[in-house]
Amino acid sequence: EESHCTSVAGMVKLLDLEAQLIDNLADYADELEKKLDIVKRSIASMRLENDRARGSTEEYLSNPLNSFSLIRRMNRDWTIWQLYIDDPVGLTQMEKIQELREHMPTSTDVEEAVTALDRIQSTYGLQVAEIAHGLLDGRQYNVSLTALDTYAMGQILFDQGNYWAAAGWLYQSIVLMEVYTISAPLEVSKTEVRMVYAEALLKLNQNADALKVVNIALADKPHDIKLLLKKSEIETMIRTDTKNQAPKVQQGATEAYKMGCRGQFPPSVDGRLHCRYNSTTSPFLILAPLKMELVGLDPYMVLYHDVLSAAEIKELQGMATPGLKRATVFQAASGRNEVVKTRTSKVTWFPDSYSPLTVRLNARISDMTGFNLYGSEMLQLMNYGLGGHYDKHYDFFNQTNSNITLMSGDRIATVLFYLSDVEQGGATVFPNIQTAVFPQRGSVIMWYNLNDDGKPNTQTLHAACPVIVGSKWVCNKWIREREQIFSRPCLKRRK
Ligand SMILES: O=C(O)CCC(=O)C(=O)O
Ligand SMILES: [Fe+2]
Repeated sequence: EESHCTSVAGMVKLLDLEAQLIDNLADYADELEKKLDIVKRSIASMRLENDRARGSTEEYLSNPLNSFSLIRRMNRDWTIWQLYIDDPVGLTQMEKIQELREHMPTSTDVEEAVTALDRIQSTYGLQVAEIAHGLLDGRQYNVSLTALDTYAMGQILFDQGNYWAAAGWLYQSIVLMEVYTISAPLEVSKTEVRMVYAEALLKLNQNADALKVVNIALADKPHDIKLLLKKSEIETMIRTDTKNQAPKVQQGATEAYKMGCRGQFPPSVDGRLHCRYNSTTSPFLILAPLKMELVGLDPYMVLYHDVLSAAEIKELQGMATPGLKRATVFQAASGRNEVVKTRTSKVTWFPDSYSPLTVRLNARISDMTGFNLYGSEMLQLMNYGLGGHYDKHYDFFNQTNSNITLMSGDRIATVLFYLSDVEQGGATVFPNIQTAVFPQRGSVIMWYNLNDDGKPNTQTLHAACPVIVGSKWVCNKWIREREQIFSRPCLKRRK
Protein backbone atom coordinates (compact mmCIF):
# COMPACT_ATOMS: atom_id res chain seq x y z
CA GLU A 1 0.00 0.00 0.00
CA GLU A 2 1.53 3.21 -1.21
CA SER A 3 -0.53 5.74 0.70
CA HIS A 4 0.29 8.35 -1.90
CA CYS A 5 -0.83 11.56 -0.25
CA THR A 6 1.08 11.10 3.00
CA SER A 7 4.34 12.55 1.72
CA VAL A 8 5.06 15.33 -0.75
CA ALA A 9 8.33 13.69 -1.86
CA GLY A 10 6.46 10.44 -2.49
CA MET A 11 3.92 12.14 -4.75
CA VAL A 12 6.52 13.49 -7.19
CA LYS A 13 6.43 10.26 -9.21
CA LEU A 14 2.68 10.65 -9.70
CA LEU A 15 3.35 13.61 -11.96
CA ASP A 16 5.61 11.49 -14.18
CA LEU A 17 2.94 8.85 -14.23
CA GLU A 18 0.35 11.42 -15.22
CA ALA A 19 2.61 12.54 -18.06
CA GLN A 20 2.74 8.93 -19.29
CA LEU A 21 -1.03 8.68 -19.14
CA ILE A 22 -1.44 11.89 -21.11
CA ASP A 23 1.06 10.68 -23.75
CA ASN A 24 -0.92 7.47 -23.97
CA LEU A 25 -4.14 9.40 -24.49
CA ALA A 26 -2.37 11.43 -27.18
CA ASP A 27 -1.48 8.14 -28.93
CA TYR A 28 -5.16 7.26 -28.74
CA ALA A 29 -6.07 10.60 -30.29
CA ASP A 30 -3.55 9.95 -33.10
CA GLU A 31 -5.10 6.58 -33.83
CA LEU A 32 -8.58 8.04 -33.81
CA GLU A 33 -7.44 10.77 -36.13
CA LYS A 34 -5.85 8.29 -38.55
CA LYS A 35 -9.05 6.31 -38.66
CA LEU A 36 -11.15 9.42 -38.99
CA ASP A 37 -8.94 10.57 -41.83
CA ILE A 38 -9.39 7.31 -43.70
CA VAL A 39 -13.15 7.40 -43.18
CA LYS A 40 -13.48 11.03 -44.30
CA ARG A 41 -11.34 10.57 -47.41
CA SER A 42 -13.31 7.47 -48.43
CA ILE A 43 -16.61 9.24 -47.93
CA ALA A 44 -15.47 12.01 -50.24
CA SER A 45 -14.58 9.68 -53.11
CA MET A 46 -17.68 7.52 -52.61
CA ARG A 47 -19.90 10.61 -52.67
CA LEU A 48 -18.29 11.80 -55.83
CA GLU A 49 -19.04 8.55 -57.63
CA ASN A 50 -22.57 8.25 -56.23
CA ASP A 51 -23.45 11.88 -57.11
CA ARG A 52 -22.16 11.41 -60.63
CA ALA A 53 -24.30 8.30 -61.02
CA ARG A 54 -27.45 9.84 -59.60
CA GLY A 55 -27.12 12.72 -61.99
CA SER A 56 -27.97 10.34 -64.84
CA THR A 57 -29.02 7.02 -63.37
CA GLU A 58 -30.07 5.17 -66.47
CA GLU A 59 -27.06 6.15 -68.46
CA TYR A 60 -24.72 5.30 -65.59
CA LEU A 61 -26.19 1.88 -64.99
CA SER A 62 -26.44 0.96 -68.64
CA ASN A 63 -22.65 0.86 -68.76
CA PRO A 64 -21.57 -2.65 -67.69
CA LEU A 65 -18.45 -1.38 -65.97
CA ASN A 66 -20.51 0.89 -63.74
CA SER A 67 -23.13 -1.66 -62.88
CA PHE A 68 -20.51 -4.33 -62.20
CA SER A 69 -18.63 -2.01 -59.96
CA LEU A 70 -21.78 -1.01 -58.08
CA ILE A 71 -22.71 -4.61 -57.39
CA ARG A 72 -19.20 -5.44 -56.26
CA ARG A 73 -18.92 -2.35 -54.04
CA MET A 74 -22.17 -2.92 -52.34
CA ASN A 75 -21.49 -6.50 -51.55
CA ARG A 76 -17.78 -6.52 -50.73
CA ASP A 77 -16.75 -3.02 -49.77
CA TRP A 78 -19.56 -2.51 -47.32
CA THR A 79 -18.78 -5.78 -45.59
CA ILE A 80 -15.30 -4.45 -45.09
CA TRP A 81 -16.63 -1.13 -43.82
CA GLN A 82 -18.80 -2.96 -41.35
CA LEU A 83 -15.75 -4.79 -40.03
CA TYR A 84 -13.72 -1.59 -40.06
CA ILE A 85 -16.29 0.25 -37.95
CA ASP A 86 -16.51 -2.70 -35.61
CA ASP A 87 -12.73 -2.76 -35.09
CA PRO A 88 -12.16 -0.71 -31.92
CA VAL A 89 -9.58 2.04 -31.75
CA GLY A 90 -7.37 2.28 -28.68
CA LEU A 91 -7.17 -1.26 -27.34
CA THR A 92 -3.43 -0.83 -26.84
CA GLN A 93 -3.96 2.43 -25.00
CA MET A 94 -6.67 0.88 -22.86
CA GLU A 95 -4.30 -1.91 -21.88
CA LYS A 96 -1.60 0.63 -21.12
CA ILE A 97 -3.86 2.44 -18.65
CA GLN A 98 -4.70 -0.88 -17.06
CA GLU A 99 -1.01 -1.63 -16.73
CA LEU A 100 -0.26 1.77 -15.13
CA ARG A 101 -3.21 1.45 -12.78
CA GLU A 102 -1.02 -0.57 -10.45
CA HIS A 103 0.93 2.58 -9.63
CA MET A 104 -2.03 4.93 -9.63
CA PRO A 105 -3.88 6.20 -6.54
CA THR A 106 -6.70 3.93 -5.39
CA SER A 107 -10.05 4.92 -3.93
CA THR A 108 -8.43 4.55 -0.51
CA ASP A 109 -5.90 7.19 -1.56
CA VAL A 110 -8.72 9.51 -2.57
CA GLU A 111 -10.46 8.94 0.76
CA GLU A 112 -7.22 9.75 2.60
CA ALA A 113 -6.79 12.90 0.53
CA VAL A 114 -10.36 13.95 1.30
CA THR A 115 -9.78 13.38 5.01
CA ALA A 116 -6.59 15.42 4.80
CA LEU A 117 -8.21 18.40 3.09
CA ASP A 118 -11.07 18.26 5.57
CA ARG A 119 -8.50 18.21 8.38
CA ILE A 120 -6.88 21.37 7.03
CA GLN A 121 -10.28 23.00 6.82
CA SER A 122 -11.40 22.10 10.33
CA THR A 123 -8.07 22.67 12.08
CA TYR A 124 -7.62 26.13 10.66
CA GLY A 125 -11.33 27.01 10.51
CA LEU A 126 -11.34 27.70 6.77
CA GLN A 127 -14.37 28.30 4.56
CA VAL A 128 -15.06 25.83 1.78
CA ALA A 129 -15.62 28.63 -0.73
CA GLU A 130 -12.23 30.13 0.14
CA ILE A 131 -10.42 26.81 -0.20
CA ALA A 132 -12.14 26.17 -3.53
CA HIS A 133 -10.87 29.51 -4.81
CA GLY A 134 -7.31 29.00 -3.65
CA LEU A 135 -7.48 31.24 -0.59
CA LEU A 136 -5.75 29.20 2.10
CA ASP A 137 -5.75 30.64 5.60
CA GLY A 138 -5.45 34.18 4.33
CA ARG A 139 -3.01 33.54 1.49
CA GLN A 140 -4.17 33.59 -2.11
CA TYR A 141 -2.72 30.98 -4.45
CA ASN A 142 -3.17 30.79 -8.19
CA VAL A 143 -4.95 27.43 -7.85
CA SER A 144 -8.58 26.52 -7.61
CA LEU A 145 -10.75 23.45 -7.36
CA THR A 146 -13.17 22.30 -10.02
CA ALA A 147 -16.72 21.17 -9.41
CA LEU A 148 -15.44 17.60 -9.82
CA ASP A 149 -13.00 18.17 -6.96
CA THR A 150 -15.56 19.70 -4.63
CA TYR A 151 -18.15 17.08 -5.56
CA ALA A 152 -15.75 14.27 -4.70
CA MET A 153 -15.13 15.98 -1.34
CA GLY A 154 -18.88 16.18 -0.73
CA GLN A 155 -19.63 12.61 -1.77
CA ILE A 156 -16.85 11.03 0.20
CA LEU A 157 -17.41 13.09 3.34
CA PHE A 158 -21.07 12.11 3.03
CA ASP A 159 -20.14 8.43 2.81
CA GLN A 160 -17.90 8.90 5.85
CA GLY A 161 -20.89 10.25 7.77
CA ASN A 162 -19.45 13.75 8.02
CA TYR A 163 -22.65 15.39 6.78
CA TRP A 164 -21.87 18.82 8.07
CA ALA A 165 -18.67 19.11 6.08
CA ALA A 166 -20.22 17.26 3.12
CA ALA A 167 -23.03 19.82 2.86
CA GLY A 168 -20.52 22.67 2.54
CA TRP A 169 -18.65 20.98 -0.31
CA LEU A 170 -21.82 19.91 -2.10
CA TYR A 171 -23.20 23.43 -1.93
CA GLN A 172 -19.92 24.71 -3.35
CA SER A 173 -20.15 22.17 -6.18
CA ILE A 174 -23.54 23.52 -7.17
CA VAL A 175 -22.20 27.07 -7.10
CA LEU A 176 -19.25 26.07 -9.30
CA MET A 177 -21.46 24.16 -11.71
CA GLU A 178 -23.48 27.31 -12.31
CA VAL A 179 -20.35 29.03 -13.54
CA TYR A 180 -18.25 26.34 -15.20
CA THR A 181 -19.37 23.42 -17.29
CA ILE A 182 -17.61 20.13 -16.82
CA SER A 183 -16.93 18.67 -20.23
CA ALA A 184 -17.57 15.13 -21.41
CA PRO A 185 -16.86 12.39 -20.57
CA LEU A 186 -16.46 13.50 -16.96
CA GLU A 187 -19.66 15.51 -16.67
CA VAL A 188 -21.92 15.23 -13.65
CA SER A 189 -25.50 16.46 -13.77
CA LYS A 190 -26.65 19.28 -11.55
CA THR A 191 -29.64 17.13 -10.63
CA GLU A 192 -27.34 14.46 -9.26
CA VAL A 193 -25.37 16.90 -7.11
CA ARG A 194 -28.51 18.63 -5.86
CA MET A 195 -29.93 15.27 -4.91
CA VAL A 196 -26.88 14.39 -2.78
CA TYR A 197 -26.92 17.90 -1.28
CA ALA A 198 -30.57 17.43 -0.33
CA GLU A 199 -29.69 14.08 1.26
CA ALA A 200 -26.95 15.74 3.32
CA LEU A 201 -29.39 18.42 4.48
CA LEU A 202 -31.87 15.72 5.48
CA LYS A 203 -29.18 14.02 7.55
CA LEU A 204 -28.65 17.37 9.27
CA ASN A 205 -32.41 17.61 9.90
CA GLN A 206 -32.66 20.64 7.66
CA ASN A 207 -35.75 19.21 5.97
CA ALA A 208 -37.19 22.50 4.73
CA ASP A 209 -33.89 23.41 3.09
CA ALA A 210 -33.68 19.98 1.51
CA LEU A 211 -37.14 20.53 0.03
CA LYS A 212 -36.01 23.86 -1.42
CA VAL A 213 -33.05 22.20 -3.09
CA VAL A 214 -35.24 19.49 -4.59
CA ASN A 215 -37.69 22.11 -5.85
CA ILE A 216 -34.89 24.04 -7.53
CA ALA A 217 -33.77 20.81 -9.20
CA LEU A 218 -37.37 20.15 -10.31
CA ALA A 219 -37.55 23.55 -11.93
CA ASP A 220 -34.82 22.33 -14.31
CA LYS A 221 -36.14 18.78 -14.65
CA PRO A 222 -39.88 18.83 -13.89
CA HIS A 223 -40.45 15.18 -14.85
CA ASP A 224 -37.45 13.58 -13.16
CA ILE A 225 -39.00 10.66 -11.35
CA LYS A 226 -36.34 10.42 -8.62
CA LEU A 227 -36.77 14.09 -7.82
CA LEU A 228 -40.55 13.80 -7.70
CA LEU A 229 -40.32 10.84 -5.35
CA LYS A 230 -37.80 12.65 -3.16
CA LYS A 231 -40.02 15.70 -3.03
CA SER A 232 -43.01 13.76 -1.76
CA GLU A 233 -40.81 11.89 0.69
CA ILE A 234 -39.50 15.13 2.15
CA GLU A 235 -42.98 16.64 2.27
CA THR A 236 -44.12 13.64 4.28
CA MET A 237 -41.13 14.00 6.57
CA ILE A 238 -41.97 17.64 7.17
CA ARG A 239 -45.64 16.88 7.77
CA THR A 240 -44.87 14.11 10.23
CA ASP A 241 -41.90 15.97 11.71
CA THR A 242 -39.53 13.07 11.08
CA LYS A 243 -36.03 13.63 12.37
CA ASN A 244 -32.81 11.81 11.77
CA GLN A 245 -30.57 10.83 14.65
CA ALA A 246 -28.95 13.91 16.15
CA PRO A 247 -26.21 14.96 13.73
CA LYS A 248 -22.67 15.51 14.88
CA VAL A 249 -22.47 19.14 15.90
CA GLN A 250 -19.38 21.19 15.27
CA GLN A 251 -17.41 21.99 18.40
CA GLY A 252 -17.95 25.48 19.68
CA ALA A 253 -14.82 26.57 21.50
CA THR A 254 -11.59 26.10 19.59
CA GLU A 255 -9.53 23.62 21.49
CA ALA A 256 -6.04 24.53 22.63
CA TYR A 257 -4.37 22.38 19.99
CA LYS A 258 -6.12 24.19 17.16
CA MET A 259 -5.30 27.56 18.68
CA GLY A 260 -1.65 26.52 18.73
CA CYS A 261 -1.77 25.42 15.10
CA ARG A 262 -3.26 28.76 14.16
CA GLY A 263 -0.51 30.64 15.98
CA GLN A 264 -2.96 32.01 18.54
CA PHE A 265 -1.19 31.13 21.79
CA PRO A 266 -0.33 34.23 23.79
CA PRO A 267 3.39 35.04 23.90
CA SER A 268 5.14 33.71 26.99
CA VAL A 269 5.62 36.16 29.83
CA ASP A 270 8.06 33.99 31.81
CA GLY A 271 11.10 36.22 32.37
CA ARG A 272 13.38 33.20 32.77
CA LEU A 273 13.00 32.29 29.12
CA HIS A 274 15.77 33.88 27.09
CA CYS A 275 18.11 33.58 24.15
CA ARG A 276 21.85 33.11 24.39
CA TYR A 277 24.85 31.48 22.79
CA ASN A 278 25.27 28.08 24.38
CA SER A 279 28.95 27.23 24.84
CA THR A 280 28.63 25.08 27.93
CA THR A 281 26.61 21.92 27.33
CA SER A 282 29.68 20.19 25.93
CA PRO A 283 33.34 21.17 25.44
CA PHE A 284 32.82 21.29 21.67
CA LEU A 285 30.44 24.21 22.12
CA ILE A 286 33.29 26.32 23.46
CA LEU A 287 34.60 26.24 19.90
CA ALA A 288 31.24 26.39 18.20
CA PRO A 289 28.60 27.99 20.40
CA LEU A 290 25.02 27.42 19.32
CA LYS A 291 22.29 30.02 19.10
CA MET A 292 19.94 28.84 21.78
CA GLU A 293 16.41 29.88 22.65
CA LEU A 294 15.11 28.59 25.99
CA VAL A 295 11.49 27.87 25.09
CA GLY A 296 10.16 26.25 28.26
CA LEU A 297 11.13 24.97 31.71
CA ASP A 298 8.44 22.33 32.27
CA PRO A 299 9.21 20.41 30.21
CA TYR A 300 12.70 21.77 29.67
CA MET A 301 12.69 22.75 26.03
CA VAL A 302 15.27 24.53 23.93
CA LEU A 303 15.38 25.60 20.33
CA TYR A 304 18.73 25.83 18.54
CA HIS A 305 19.02 27.83 15.37
CA ASP A 306 21.20 27.27 12.29
CA VAL A 307 22.32 23.84 13.37
CA LEU A 308 22.25 22.24 9.94
CA SER A 309 23.77 23.57 6.76
CA ALA A 310 21.91 23.71 3.44
CA ALA A 311 24.24 21.02 2.05
CA GLU A 312 23.60 18.71 4.98
CA ILE A 313 19.84 19.15 4.61
CA LYS A 314 20.00 18.39 0.92
CA GLU A 315 22.03 15.26 1.56
CA LEU A 316 19.61 14.07 4.24
CA GLN A 317 16.60 14.55 1.99
CA GLY A 318 18.35 12.84 -0.88
CA MET A 319 19.24 9.77 1.13
CA ALA A 320 15.78 9.58 2.71
CA THR A 321 13.56 9.95 -0.35
CA PRO A 322 13.94 6.47 -1.92
CA GLY A 323 13.18 4.68 1.36
CA LEU A 324 10.20 6.67 2.62
CA LYS A 325 7.40 4.45 3.96
CA ARG A 326 4.14 5.29 5.68
CA ALA A 327 4.79 6.10 9.34
CA THR A 328 3.51 3.82 12.08
CA VAL A 329 2.85 4.27 15.80
CA PHE A 330 3.57 1.84 18.61
CA GLN A 331 0.26 0.39 19.80
CA ALA A 332 0.31 -0.72 23.40
CA ALA A 333 -2.66 -3.04 22.79
CA SER A 334 -0.90 -5.13 20.17
CA GLY A 335 2.66 -4.36 21.29
CA ARG A 336 3.43 -3.56 17.66
CA ASN A 337 3.94 -0.58 15.37
CA GLU A 338 0.91 -0.02 13.18
CA VAL A 339 -0.30 2.38 10.50
CA VAL A 340 -2.81 4.75 12.06
CA LYS A 341 -4.97 7.61 10.81
CA THR A 342 -3.59 9.91 13.50
CA ARG A 343 -0.11 10.01 12.00
CA THR A 344 0.13 10.74 8.31
CA SER A 345 3.66 11.07 7.01
CA LYS A 346 6.35 8.89 5.53
CA VAL A 347 9.52 7.95 7.37
CA THR A 348 12.77 6.15 7.01
CA TRP A 349 15.50 5.33 9.52
CA PHE A 350 19.26 5.48 9.43
CA PRO A 351 21.69 3.68 11.74
CA ASP A 352 24.15 5.96 13.53
CA SER A 353 27.06 4.73 11.42
CA TYR A 354 25.23 4.88 8.09
CA SER A 355 27.39 7.65 6.61
CA PRO A 356 29.84 10.38 7.64
CA LEU A 357 26.85 12.71 7.80
CA THR A 358 24.87 10.57 10.24
CA VAL A 359 27.95 10.17 12.40
CA ARG A 360 28.42 13.94 12.41
CA LEU A 361 24.76 14.57 13.12
CA ASN A 362 24.74 12.23 16.08
CA ALA A 363 27.88 13.91 17.44
CA ARG A 364 26.11 17.26 17.12
CA ILE A 365 23.08 15.92 18.97
CA SER A 366 25.34 14.79 21.80
CA ASP A 367 27.05 18.16 21.90
CA MET A 368 23.77 20.01 21.91
CA THR A 369 22.03 17.95 24.52
CA GLY A 370 24.81 16.53 26.63
CA PHE A 371 23.26 13.09 26.16
CA ASN A 372 25.06 9.89 25.37
CA LEU A 373 23.34 8.33 22.37
CA TYR A 374 24.34 4.75 23.07
CA GLY A 375 21.14 2.65 23.06
CA SER A 376 19.07 5.46 21.56
CA GLU A 377 16.91 5.03 18.49
CA MET A 378 18.06 5.46 14.92
CA LEU A 379 17.80 8.81 13.17
CA GLN A 380 14.33 9.09 11.77
CA LEU A 381 13.73 11.17 8.66
CA MET A 382 10.21 12.19 7.94
CA ASN A 383 8.34 13.95 5.16
CA TYR A 384 4.74 15.08 5.50
CA GLY A 385 2.25 15.22 2.66
CA LEU A 386 -1.20 16.60 1.98
CA GLY A 387 -2.55 17.87 5.30
CA GLY A 388 0.12 15.68 6.95
CA HIS A 389 -0.07 15.68 10.73
CA TYR A 390 0.62 13.75 13.90
CA ASP A 391 -2.23 14.00 16.35
CA LYS A 392 -1.66 14.79 20.05
CA HIS A 393 0.62 12.20 21.59
CA TYR A 394 3.48 11.58 23.98
CA ASP A 395 6.81 10.38 22.78
CA PHE A 396 7.43 8.36 25.96
CA PHE A 397 6.13 4.79 26.17
CA ASN A 398 5.38 4.70 29.89
CA GLN A 399 5.59 0.93 29.75
CA THR A 400 7.12 -1.16 32.45
CA ASN A 401 8.22 -4.71 31.76
CA SER A 402 7.78 -4.16 28.06
CA ASN A 403 10.23 -5.28 25.41
CA ILE A 404 10.27 -1.83 23.97
CA THR A 405 11.78 -0.22 27.09
CA LEU A 406 13.54 -3.20 28.64
CA MET A 407 16.98 -2.63 27.15
CA SER A 408 17.46 1.10 26.94
CA GLY A 409 14.74 2.59 29.05
CA ASP A 410 12.11 5.10 28.03
CA ARG A 411 12.53 8.07 25.69
CA ILE A 412 14.09 10.62 28.00
CA ALA A 413 14.22 13.35 25.37
CA THR A 414 13.20 14.14 21.82
CA VAL A 415 15.43 15.98 19.39
CA LEU A 416 13.55 17.27 16.36
CA PHE A 417 15.36 18.90 13.45
CA TYR A 418 13.41 20.96 10.96
CA LEU A 419 14.82 20.33 7.51
CA SER A 420 12.50 22.74 5.78
CA ASP A 421 10.49 25.86 6.27
CA VAL A 422 6.79 25.23 5.90
CA GLU A 423 4.91 27.93 4.02
CA GLN A 424 1.75 27.50 6.05
CA GLY A 425 0.80 25.23 8.94
CA GLY A 426 2.89 22.33 10.22
CA ALA A 427 3.75 23.74 13.65
CA THR A 428 4.76 21.48 16.52
CA VAL A 429 2.25 22.32 19.22
CA PHE A 430 2.35 21.60 22.96
CA PRO A 431 -1.24 22.37 23.99
CA ASN A 432 -0.76 21.87 27.76
CA ILE A 433 1.94 24.51 27.97
CA GLN A 434 0.54 26.76 25.26
CA THR A 435 3.67 26.51 23.19
CA ALA A 436 3.85 26.32 19.41
CA VAL A 437 7.07 25.93 17.47
CA PHE A 438 6.92 26.76 13.77
CA PRO A 439 9.41 24.92 11.56
CA GLN A 440 12.47 26.88 10.52
CA ARG A 441 14.86 25.20 8.15
CA GLY A 442 18.04 24.23 9.98
CA SER A 443 16.76 24.67 13.53
CA VAL A 444 16.17 21.98 16.09
CA ILE A 445 13.90 21.67 19.10
CA MET A 446 14.80 19.47 22.04
CA TRP A 447 12.68 18.67 25.05
CA TYR A 448 12.71 16.29 28.00
CA ASN A 449 9.89 13.77 28.01
CA LEU A 450 10.62 12.48 31.50
CA ASN A 451 10.78 14.31 34.79
CA ASP A 452 13.93 14.25 36.91
CA ASP A 453 12.56 11.24 38.75
CA GLY A 454 12.19 9.37 35.45
CA LYS A 455 8.41 9.57 35.46
CA PRO A 456 6.69 10.67 32.27
CA ASN A 457 5.93 14.37 32.08
CA THR A 458 2.41 14.75 30.71
CA GLN A 459 3.08 18.40 29.95
CA THR A 460 5.01 17.10 26.95
CA LEU A 461 1.80 16.26 25.11
CA HIS A 462 2.38 17.49 21.57
CA ALA A 463 1.23 17.28 17.99
CA ALA A 464 2.36 18.10 14.49
CA CYS A 465 -0.30 20.39 13.04
CA PRO A 466 -1.58 19.64 9.55
CA VAL A 467 0.59 21.15 6.87
CA ILE A 468 -1.45 23.63 4.85
CA VAL A 469 1.09 24.46 2.17
CA GLY A 470 4.64 23.13 2.01
CA SER A 471 6.73 20.01 2.11
CA LYS A 472 7.59 19.57 5.76
CA TRP A 473 10.74 17.59 6.44
CA VAL A 474 11.91 16.70 9.92
CA CYS A 475 14.54 14.46 11.37
CA ASN A 476 14.26 13.22 14.89
CA LYS A 477 16.18 11.31 17.46
CA TRP A 478 14.51 9.71 20.40
CA ILE A 479 17.03 9.53 23.18
CA ARG A 480 16.73 6.67 25.66
CA GLU A 481 17.30 7.13 29.38
CA ARG A 482 19.43 4.15 30.45
CA GLU A 483 22.74 5.46 29.13
CA GLN A 484 22.29 8.85 30.82
CA ILE A 485 22.34 7.32 34.25
CA PHE A 486 25.44 9.23 35.42
CA SER A 487 25.37 12.24 33.14
CA ARG A 488 21.87 13.61 33.06
CA PRO A 489 21.98 17.29 34.01
CA CYS A 490 19.75 18.01 36.97
CA LEU A 491 17.95 21.19 36.17
CA LYS A 492 16.18 21.55 39.47
CA ARG A 493 19.47 22.02 41.31
CA ARG A 494 20.73 24.58 38.85
CA LYS A 495 17.79 26.93 39.32
O1 LIG B 1 6.83 16.81 13.09
C1 LIG B 1 6.60 17.34 14.17
O2 LIG B 1 6.42 18.56 14.27
C2 LIG B 1 6.48 16.51 15.40
C3 LIG B 1 6.79 15.07 15.15
C4 LIG B 1 6.59 14.23 16.35
O3 LIG B 1 6.04 14.64 17.33
C5 LIG B 1 7.09 12.87 16.36
O4 LIG B 1 7.50 12.37 15.31
O5 LIG B 1 7.04 12.23 17.41
FE1 LIG C 1 6.29 13.26 19.01
